[in-house]
Parts: sequence; C-alpha cells; structure tokens
Amino acid sequence: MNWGTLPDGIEAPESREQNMRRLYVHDEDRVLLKVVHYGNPTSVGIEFEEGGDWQFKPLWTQRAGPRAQIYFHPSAVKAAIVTCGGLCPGLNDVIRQVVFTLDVYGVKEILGIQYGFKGFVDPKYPPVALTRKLVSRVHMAGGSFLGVSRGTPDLNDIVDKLQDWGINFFFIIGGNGSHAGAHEIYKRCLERKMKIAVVGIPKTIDNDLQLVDKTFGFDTSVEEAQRAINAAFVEASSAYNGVGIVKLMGRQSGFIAMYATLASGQVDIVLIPEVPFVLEGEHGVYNFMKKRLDKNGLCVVVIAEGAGQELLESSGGVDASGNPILGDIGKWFYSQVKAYFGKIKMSVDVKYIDPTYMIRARHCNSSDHIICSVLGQNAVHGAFAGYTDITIGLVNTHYVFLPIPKVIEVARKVDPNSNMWHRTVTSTGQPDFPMVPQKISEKKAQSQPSSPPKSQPTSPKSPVSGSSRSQSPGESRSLSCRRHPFDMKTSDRSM
Ligand SMILES: Nc1ncnc2c1ncn2[C@@H]1O[C@H](COP(=O)(O)OP(=O)(O)OP(=O)(O)O)[C@@H](O)[C@H]1O
Ligand SMILES: O=P(O)(O)OC[C@H]1O[C@](O)(CO)[C@@H](O)[C@@H]1O
Ligand SMILES: [Mg+2]
Repeated sequence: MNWGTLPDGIEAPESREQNMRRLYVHDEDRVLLKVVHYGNPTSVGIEFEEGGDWQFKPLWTQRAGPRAQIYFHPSAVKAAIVTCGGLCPGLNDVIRQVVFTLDVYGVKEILGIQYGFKGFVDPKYPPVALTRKLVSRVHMAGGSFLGVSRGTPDLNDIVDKLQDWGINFFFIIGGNGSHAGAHEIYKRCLERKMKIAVVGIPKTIDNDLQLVDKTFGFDTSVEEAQRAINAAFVEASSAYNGVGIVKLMGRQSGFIAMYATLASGQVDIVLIPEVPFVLEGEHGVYNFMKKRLDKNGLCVVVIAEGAGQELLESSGGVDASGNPILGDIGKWFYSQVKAYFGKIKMSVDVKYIDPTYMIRARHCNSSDHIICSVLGQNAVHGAFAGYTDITIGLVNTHYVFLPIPKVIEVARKVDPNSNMWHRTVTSTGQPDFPMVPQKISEKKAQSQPSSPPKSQPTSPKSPVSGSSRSQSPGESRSLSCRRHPFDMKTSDRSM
C-alpha cells in the first residue's frame, strides 16, 4: 500500500497487519439477515419456518467488501460486463463503478457486452473495450449505454464465447431472469473447469428480490412516481368530480405502488397484485371512489400493473424471455370507471396517466447513486475474493454477498399482513375490498396464526458455517457463498 505523503505528526502504519485491520473485510465477517426478534406468534410481519416454527433463528450471510487476500492476479484478469432485461435507473452507474474498481485493482482488459446476452451471439454488436475514461460520465444519463435485451440465446454459445475470449470475471447486471441465466452459466463453466467468477448485481425496479432491503433504482422510481401522482391529483382536484388514475410498475409485486402511495399522501386508493379486490357492490372499489368524490370532490387511484389480472382476459402470451405478457389493467380500469359512473349517471372527469417508461428511463437520484456505487465496487471485491455464483445486496444497511440460487428461489412480494401495507392503507383510508364481504369476527379468526407457539424464543448464538443441516430451535445458520473449487494461489494485494 502506498500511503503517499502524510501530514506532519501522522505516522504511516508499519506492519501489514495494521493495514489489514484498517482496510479489509475478514472472510468470517457476517451480516444478520433478519433482525426482528419476534416475541409472540401474533406479531405483525412474522414469518413461520417449516413446521410452523416462529422462533428467532439467526441467519447470517457473508459481509461484502475488499479482502486482504485475493484469488486472481489483476494482470491476469479479463472482465466482461453485461446488462440484461428491462431498464432501471442506475444501470450506467453500476457499470461505471465496476470499471472504476477493476481499474483500481489494476485490471487492464474490460469488455462491455452489447444488448444483453444477445451481444454474445450477434456479430453486428461485438464487445466494446471499457476504460475509466470512457465510462467516467455515463452515470449522468438514464438507460444502459451498453444496451439491454430480453430473449434467451443458447447458454452454451455464451459459455463458448466466454471461453474463447478468455473471460475470467463475468458481471451480470439484471433481474431474476438474468440471475437464473447467471447461475446456469456458472454451472456450465464449472463443468468445463473454467476458472471464472460469475457475479450478479441485482437490477429490479420492482424491488422484488428476496432478503435485500432494496434494489438500486427503486428509490428513484418511487420519487419519479410522485410526479405522476401529483399530476393526477392536480388534474383531479381542478376538475368537477375529478378522478385521477396512475398505473405504476410491479408485475407481481406492488412495492413501487405501495411506497409511492405512502410517500405522496395524495392517493385515495392503491391496488396491488398481492391484495385481491372487488370493483362492484357495497364493499367494492367503485363505491368507495363514489364516497370520496361525494366527500372531497376528487379521487386518486394508483394501480400496479400486475394488480387485478384475474379481472382481465389473459392473452396467455409470454415475452422473449418467457415472462407472461400482462393485460393492461390501467387502461381497462380507466374505461371501466367511466362506464360505472356513466351507468349511475354521475358526471365525472377521469384522467389516466401511465408513466412507466418515463420512470424507468430516468437517471438515478443521490441515494441510488450511492447504492449503485457500493454494489458495483463490491461485485469486483467478491470476484477478487474468489467467490462465484454470488450476487450483492443491501441487507439491514450492510452490503453482503448472497448465493444466487437463494435470491432467485421466489420473487419477494408485499405481505398484506405487514406493517408497511397497514401503514399505507392507514394513510389512504381505504377499506378492504374483499372478494366476499366478511364479518369482522370472521376476519379476526382468519388473521390468527395457524400454528400455536411451540416454545419460547431463544437468544442468537455466534455465527457458524453451513446452511442445509437440520436446525435446533434458536440455532444460528449461515448462507454459504460458493468459492472456486479450483486450486488457486492467493495473491498478496500489497505486491
Ligand atoms: N430461467 C432462465 N434460465 C436461463 N436464462 C434465463 C432464464 N430466464 C431468463 N433468462 C435470460 O436472462 C435474460 C434476462 O431475463 P428477463 O428478460 O426476464 O429480465 P430480468 O433479468 O428478469 O430483468 P427484468 O426485471 O427487467 O425482467 C434473458 O435475456 C434470458 O436470456
Ligand atoms: O417493456 P418491457 O421491457 O418488457 O418491460 C416491462 C416490465 O419490466 C419491468 O419494469 C421490470 O423490469 C416490469 O415492471 C415491467 O412489467
Ligand atoms: Mg424478469
């Protein structure tokens, strides 16, 4: 380490041990994934483990960050970066920080793969050489300057190219689909005994990734959604019996709609995929809209794109990556609202706003700039530390490495029993729009936990490795991130 010239009176650390204490994350450092120690099985937000167990079982994962020992010599590294799936604010920031960090380690060869996985197989779009200079200002613009795509080229062709081009660090910035692809690519590289670090950086504007606090771009999306909600509010409040409808992203998870609603304070009703609702009848959405119009002269509705899909006729189609093509609930709801108020002969002025692509295409805000920077840097630290088949996440305010299979098991969804959903409907004042009107006593009975407490909670113990063996109550567990199985010499970073 070069300490440069230090001000008078400050001494440079003399030993390498001193440097290590100050700069590096130790491999045994762990971050606790879940931090609430529930005191009772009726607590809001509680998750039951297999067998109906509700006790506090500490679950840890590896802390992200630079290691003192690295498993690749920087001069021998050839890296590739790809961005896949849909757009999300912050893609360029992440690319930029990956390149910067590789550059700081001393890596000279960095390739940008164009247009997602397609760039491996389309000769029209060969990889581009990335340098610190080239990427230095890309973070100020939205989109991905490398391009993105959906669609699944043969993964063997991708692995062939990684092999032919001599890539040994592969960074995939993408969502669930891209991470599933990354895991498959990792497995195929392993079969071919390729010494390559496959590292994901989770990109999902919908914030539907298991275990992590939030993904990059989510904060910006919630912020940008405010402009659409505010426009709907202004239109509705200036019109005679004004109704404003805003469709927000969220294919299967309503996080953007929920957070944007809570943040705005201008919304009367929010509808998300996780909470079914009826439109007609005394307890339906239309009747509540009418009540708000009668009382306030306006009504603003936020609807997530995946909400109420059961009300629409499904095309049954899928996009190029195999994601189901959803019916357009926003437009449909808009026409239904007009039809309903026409039927009851109430004059309303309905405006519909779909800001989806305006939100996705935005450059990110300061909070996301920071998240992108730290994720990008940690992806490189993870690769140098010898990890593979991992992704990076922000968990309980700390950055961690997570095994890819763990985060793609299932998409994260809004829990209708969670504090956050309760806070949101407390803010809008909307009732439940139940499929079948229920008496309060029935609802209370339903919300009781199905399994009674088995025993009292216990205190966390210190972290241990290994995740799959059976656990005794309160025992501590740790997710295991994969290391390269190959015999690789470690390098001393100070050389
Ligand atoms: N199950 C899978 N196995 C292997 N590869 C996959 C799988 N699903 C998707 N992919 C690949 O991942 C790429 C991106 O997938 P997809 O279009 O679903 O975007 P995503 O990464 O999930 O992001 P978004 O959140 O925008 O949907 C596709 O080009 C496809 O090649
Ligand atoms: O128009 P595209 O690129 O298929 O993407 C639409 C989807 O992408 C997302 O923004 C997630 O990336 C979803 O919310 C949305 O359904
Ligand atoms: Mg996807």
